[in-house]
Amino acid sequence: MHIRFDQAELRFGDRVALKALSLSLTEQRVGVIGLNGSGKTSFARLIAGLAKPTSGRVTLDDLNTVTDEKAARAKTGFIFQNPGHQIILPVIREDIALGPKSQGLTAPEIDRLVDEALARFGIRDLAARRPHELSGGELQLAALAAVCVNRPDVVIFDEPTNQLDLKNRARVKAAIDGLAEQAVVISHDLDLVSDFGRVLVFHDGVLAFDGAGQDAIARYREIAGC
Ligand SMILES: Nc1ncnc2c1ncn2[C@@H]1O[C@H](COP(=O)(O)OP(=O)(O)OP(=O)(O)O)[C@@H](O)[C@H]1O
Repeated sequence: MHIRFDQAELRFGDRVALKALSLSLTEQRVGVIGLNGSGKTSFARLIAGLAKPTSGRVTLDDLNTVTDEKAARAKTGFIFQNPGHQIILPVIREDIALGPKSQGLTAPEIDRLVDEALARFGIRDLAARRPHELSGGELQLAALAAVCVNRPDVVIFDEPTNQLDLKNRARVKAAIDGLAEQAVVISHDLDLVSDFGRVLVFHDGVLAFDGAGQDAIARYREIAGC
C-alpha cells in the first residue's frame, strides 16, 4: 500500500507532536524508532486515522484519512501498546469473530474465518480462553488475529515486544516477520527492526533520519548520546 504524508502536522494546543511531514512509504516493512515523546505514536495514529492531521493530509492509496475516513480505516489494523485493552469480548474466539460478524457473514463463514485466523498465528489453543488469562505475547497474537481477520492492507504495531520475555518476544517477532500484510512497527526493541529496509527515526516531532535499519539505529544512538 502507498502511505503518503503531505505536509501533515499534528498539534495539541501549543504542543507540536509531529511537525509538518511529507513522506511516501510503499515498503512491506517500515520501522519507527526514537526517544520517548519524539512523535512515533502520533505518526502511527495519523496513518490509522485515529488522529486527524491539524494541517496537511495523510492518504492511503489515495484515500484521505479524513474525507474518506471509513474506507481508509478499513485498510489499517492497529495493535496497541496494551493489546489486552483492545480485546473487548470475554472469550478470544468471540473477539476475533467481531469483525466478520459486523460484515453480515453467515455463522459457518464466520467460524471458518476465525479458525483460519487462530491457525495462522498458532493460537488455536487460546480460542476458549479469557484475555486476563493470557501472557503478554499471547495477547499480542490474539489481537493480531482479531485485526488480520478483517484483511487490512497494513498492520501498525506500537511497541509489540514491550515487556515480553525472550520466548514471547521470539514468537511475536516470528509473527511479524511472517505477515503477508505491510507492517509499520514502532519499537524501542531495536533488534526487531534492524533488518528492515526502511526505518524512520523521529526526534522532537521531526523526521531526523529515513533509511536502512542499521543506519537508522546508528543515527538514533547519536541522538540518544549512547
Ligand atoms: N493527546 C495528547 N495531548 C497532548 N499532548 C500529546 C498527546 N498525545 C501526544 N502528545 C505529546 O506529543 C508528543 C509526541 O508524543 P508521542 O506519543 O507521539 O511520542 P512517542 O514517540 O510515541 O513516545 P513514547 O516512546 O513515549 O511512546 C509528546 O510530547 C506528547 O506529550
